[in-house]
Amino acid sequence: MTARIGVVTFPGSLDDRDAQRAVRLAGAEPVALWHRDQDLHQVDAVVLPGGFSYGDYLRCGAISRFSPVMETVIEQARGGLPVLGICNGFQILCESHLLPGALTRNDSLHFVCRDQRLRIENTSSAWTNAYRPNQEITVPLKNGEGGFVADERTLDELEAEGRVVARYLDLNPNGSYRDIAGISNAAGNVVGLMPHPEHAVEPLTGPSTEGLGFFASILKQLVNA
Ligand SMILES: NC(=O)CC[C@H](N)C(=O)O
Repeated sequence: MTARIGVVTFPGSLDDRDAQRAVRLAGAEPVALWHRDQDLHQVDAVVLPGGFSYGDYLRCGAISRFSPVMETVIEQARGGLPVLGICNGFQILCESHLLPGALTRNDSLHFVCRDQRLRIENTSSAWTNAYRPNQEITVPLKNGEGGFVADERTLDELEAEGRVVARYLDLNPNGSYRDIAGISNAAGNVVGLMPHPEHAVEPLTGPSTEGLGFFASILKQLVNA
């Protein structure tokens, strides 16, 4: 049976269509989920896409966290539902307390848009198991509030438990503590990532097809479950 992966659209979401496309290219069926709908339509996993949900008012992700769809996502993620938050989705996951820490204004105080090299450091999460350990990939990055911050104890805990999923290489684009580009929860079903793997899935548009691994991983995970 084809895996069904929900992609949530909030008012102001930008990358929902690209996320759906990446899901399809990986071999799963994308299911469009709407922010006002509490029903997840029995999807096997959920992607919270990038963008400017609710216009980034208050703080990025601060309002989306209270949307009806997130009530169900939060409850089911605590029960093991795989959830990937990309950029604005990562911000929503931190605001929801499904992931620790927060995403703050880039240290440059400018919006940053570039192709970014990363190292995938945790290949046991639901969303990264198709990568080789320490595989280096290049995917686009574009954000204004991408600086990952947390207290020292939380950072040490994330490192000790192998929950730093991806780290920036070459250049830290936003001042993230310890060059952190993505993290997972303790169970490994919830992953937040600041760069955009869904924009690196086809040779025609580049910069690589190395983002596809996140979507291939969840398929692998669901098939083996
Ligand atoms: N690409 C994105 O999802 C951007 C997220 C958010 N609006 C920011 O600027 O940080």
